[in-house]
Order: sequence, then C-alpha cells, then structure tokens
Amino acid sequence: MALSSNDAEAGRQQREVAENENQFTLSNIKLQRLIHLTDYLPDLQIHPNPLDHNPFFHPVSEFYITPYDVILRHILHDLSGAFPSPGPHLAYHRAGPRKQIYFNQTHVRAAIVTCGGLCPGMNTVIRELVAGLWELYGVREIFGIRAGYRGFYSDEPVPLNPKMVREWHRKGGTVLETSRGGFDLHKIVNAIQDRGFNQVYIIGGDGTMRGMVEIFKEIKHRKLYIAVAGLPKTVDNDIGIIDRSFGFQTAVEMAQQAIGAAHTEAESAVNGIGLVKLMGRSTGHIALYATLSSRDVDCCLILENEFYLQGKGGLFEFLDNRLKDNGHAVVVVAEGAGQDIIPRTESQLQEKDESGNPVLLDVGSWLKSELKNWWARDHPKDLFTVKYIDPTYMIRAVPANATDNLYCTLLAHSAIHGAMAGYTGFVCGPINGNYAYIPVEEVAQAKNPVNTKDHKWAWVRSITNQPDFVRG
Ligand SMILES: Nc1ncnc2c1ncn2[C@@H]1O[C@H](COP(=O)(O)OP(=O)(O)O)[C@@H](O)[C@H]1O
Ligand SMILES: O=P(O)(O)OC[C@H]1O[C@](O)(COP(=O)(O)O)[C@@H](O)[C@@H]1O
Ligand SMILES: [Mg+2]
Repeated sequence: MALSSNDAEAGRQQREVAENENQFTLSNIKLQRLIHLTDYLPDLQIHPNPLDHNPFFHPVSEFYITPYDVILRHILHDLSGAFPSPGPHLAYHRAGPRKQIYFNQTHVRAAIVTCGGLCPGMNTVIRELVAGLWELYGVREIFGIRAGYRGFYSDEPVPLNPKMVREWHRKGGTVLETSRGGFDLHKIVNAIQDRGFNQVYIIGGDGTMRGMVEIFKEIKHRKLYIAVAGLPKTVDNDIGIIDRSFGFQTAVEMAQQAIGAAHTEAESAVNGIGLVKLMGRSTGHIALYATLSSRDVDCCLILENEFYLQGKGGLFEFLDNRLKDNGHAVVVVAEGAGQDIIPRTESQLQEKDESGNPVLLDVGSWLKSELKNWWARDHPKDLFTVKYIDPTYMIRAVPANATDNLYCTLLAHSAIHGAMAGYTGFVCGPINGNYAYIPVEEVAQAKNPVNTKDHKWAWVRSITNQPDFVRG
C-alpha cells in the first residue's frame, strides 16, 4: 500500500512528538514518556493503518488517536488551594488506533504468553488478541507460548487462529497454561529472536511485569525490531496506576457466595461465627469490596489495617458483643492479614514459591483455632460454632463476568494498536475510565495497597461498625 505525502508528514510529526515528550510541560502537565521502536531503530518504515480499508471499520475524522491525546492520572483537585497538588499533573498516552503503524501486517509474527496465578478473563484476553490481530490488522502468524515464561525456551509455540479461540472466553483459567518461576532472561530473549517473533504480548501480574522490564530492556539493548506489550492480570488488584484489574470484579462477585454460606451457617447455629478467607497476598481489595457489596459481614480484616485479638478494642471483645446482640457474626479475613501475629518457625519464615513470593500461613485456620480457644476459656458452658470457608481457588478459576469480558476486549485491542504503532515496553490499562499506555517500569514498581485513610475504608467501618484496632 503506497504512503501518501500526508501520511508521511503525519508520521514525521509522530516521531517529533515522541522525541520531545520529555519536555512537555503544557499547562503544567508531565507526559509519561513511552519508548518507540524508532528511538533505537530510526529508519523504520511507516505504513498506513489497514483499518482505513477494513470493510467493518469506517474511520471518521477523529477515529485515530494522536500522540497529543493524553489521560490525566489524577482527576481530583482542590480548588480552595489549601491542598495544592505537588508538581506537574502526570499524563499518559491514550490507547487506541494510530493513523500510521510501524509494522507491515504480512510480516508480523506475534507471541502471547500468560504467567503467574489464574485470574478470570485470561482466556478472553488471549481470544481478543488473536481475533484482533487477525481481523483488525490481517496478521496470520500468531503463536501461544505454553506455561508461562519458561515456555519461550522449553516448548514449541502453538499456532493460534480465531477459529481455535472462538469459545475461549467461556472458560476459566488459561488454555495456554501458566506457571511461576522459570524466568531466564537470556534464554527467553534468545528464543524470541530465534523464532522470529516481532510482537510479544505478556499477560501477567506484578512479578510478570518485573520480568517484562528485563525482557524489554534486553531487546532494546540488542536493538531488536520487537514490540513488547504488557496486559496486567491480577485477581488481587495489587497493581497500581490502573483503575482496577480485569477479573477482580468477577472474583468479588464469586466471594459473595462464600459470604452468603458463612452467614447461613452462622445464623443457623447458637453463637455461630462464619469465617471466610479471601485472596490477597499483599492487598486486601477483594476482602474490602466483598464486604462493601455484601450486607452480611460483621468484620473485615485486611493486612493494611493491623488487628489484635485480646483486650479492649480487640476482635474477641467485638465478637462477644455481636454474639450477644445478634446471636451470630460473619468475619472476612484477607489472606495476607495477621501474618505478623501468627506464630511461625524460622523455615516457614523463609519459605518462597517458585517466583520468589513469600508463602503465607493460613490465617483462616489460625483464626478459627484462636476463636475456639477464646470461647472455651471465656464461655465454657455456652454453645459455640465456627464455620471456616476458604473459597480461594473458586473465586479465580471461573470465566469472567460480562463487565470483565468487555474490559478484556478493550485491553487486548489497546495492546494491539499500541504495538502496531511502534510503541514498546508499555502496559495498557484503564486510568480514570480511559485506556492508556503506561511505561512498564512504572507499572512494575507501582503497588496498590488499600488506602485505609480514604473513604472506602471508612465505608467498611460504617457498614460493619467494627473496631479500628488502634490500641488506646
Ligand atoms: N523480579 C522479577 N524479575 C524477573 N522475573 C520475575 C520477577 N518476579 C517474578 N518474575 C517472573 O514472573 C512470572 C510470574 O510471577 P509471579 O509472581 O508468580 O506472578 P504474577 O506475575 O501473577 O505476580 C514468573 O515466571 C516469575 O519467575
Ligand atoms: O497457589 P498459587 O497458584 O500460588 O496462588 C495463590 C496466590 O495467588 C494470588 O492470587 C496472587 O497471584 P498472582 O501474584 O499470580 O496474581 C495470591 O493472592 C495467592 O497467594
Ligand atoms: Mg503477583
């Protein structure tokens, strides 16, 4: 397809903007710079976007996103001036199709990999990457990498096409399979190079993104014509900057079933306590949102808000009162909560999984036994029951709900458009409801703990009337 002089001029502008992004201080806005393949391969050829001629697309005048379209990170501002925002406002490139692309569709060879734990929607993301590459850009060489990062060098890639993946959004898990560990930078980059992949789509969580930083840096160091795009996956919602992760909402919805069962068990017993443990190694988002969206939870325990059991203002005193008032109580505890007060051996302290993540002790079992001991000590003559429900894998090993499926589709398309436009080392995600491209280094560092100072935690407290666990 021939390139018009207008296209060539717009391409020149795109490069010019990319080169000058660092200096953008327009209206006190700091645009977070993305790496473009032309930063280290300045002679790359520009191609018109094939969407111009796609029979199902009718690009209108504002269809294409330009490098000047940005999304502000923070949308809350204090007009009184009492709390001026420090420094310039951070902004990110808006995701979406670009008028010029830096890949010839017939020369694209794409690889897709899923790493880390499961999350609802992983299969939808894979499906939409395959369908999007195929239908939107006419790509015919699309491969799945099996079982996580190690699959790049230890297994044969699986050729994928839209027919194969058509039903995948209906399945939980990842058909490509996943794993932890197995990150060998040079073997991975050598395999990417040897197999001739020039677009690599990496679906994974915080650990995966830290690995992606290394892969992207090595590819840049070797000056390879390979775009690397990240699609953040975390059922725990422990990745920062983005609004929330796909699959999170589905997991919160699934958690309602466990909370409902715990409530029924507790209500049907004399002095019954229903105890539910919800995932969240390093954040309590699932526990928090599941509590907010249920009306049955009496107390929500997360690692961001330390708690204690005995004495004034402690958990036992609170539950004693609840049992007196209502005859039953439901406690939701996040997986990562209480780890500093559960007794453990030195070897348990050192235990790590294949990816280097600490292996946590089961806070639910520990709490169940502490509750039983407390009751036997303080109320030896009264009936008491604790029913402990651990729905850990049930909330993540399910297909995505409708909202998460839509999210996955927009995420996959955003990644494709970004890679085709020649951006690399970026992660896609919604910021304030709009899809953006974020430098992977930033995503890999950004944690997302529950902010116990903001209104959401105050809502939890007002719904449950639970103690603040501040020793007074
Ligand atoms: N700091 C790191 N550097 C390179 N690779 C990493 C790093 N942390 C994790 N990984 C790799 O990323 C993959 C997934 O990491 P993991 O923590 O298990 O899951 P998630 O990405 O879902 O958080 C694993 O293959 C792991 O080896
Ligand atoms: O048993 P597995 O597969 O290691 O998964 C358990 C872990 O998965 C998590 O959901 C986190 O997984 P990721 O880091 O892969 O997103 C944790 O909350 C939990 O500790
Ligand atoms: Mg993780």
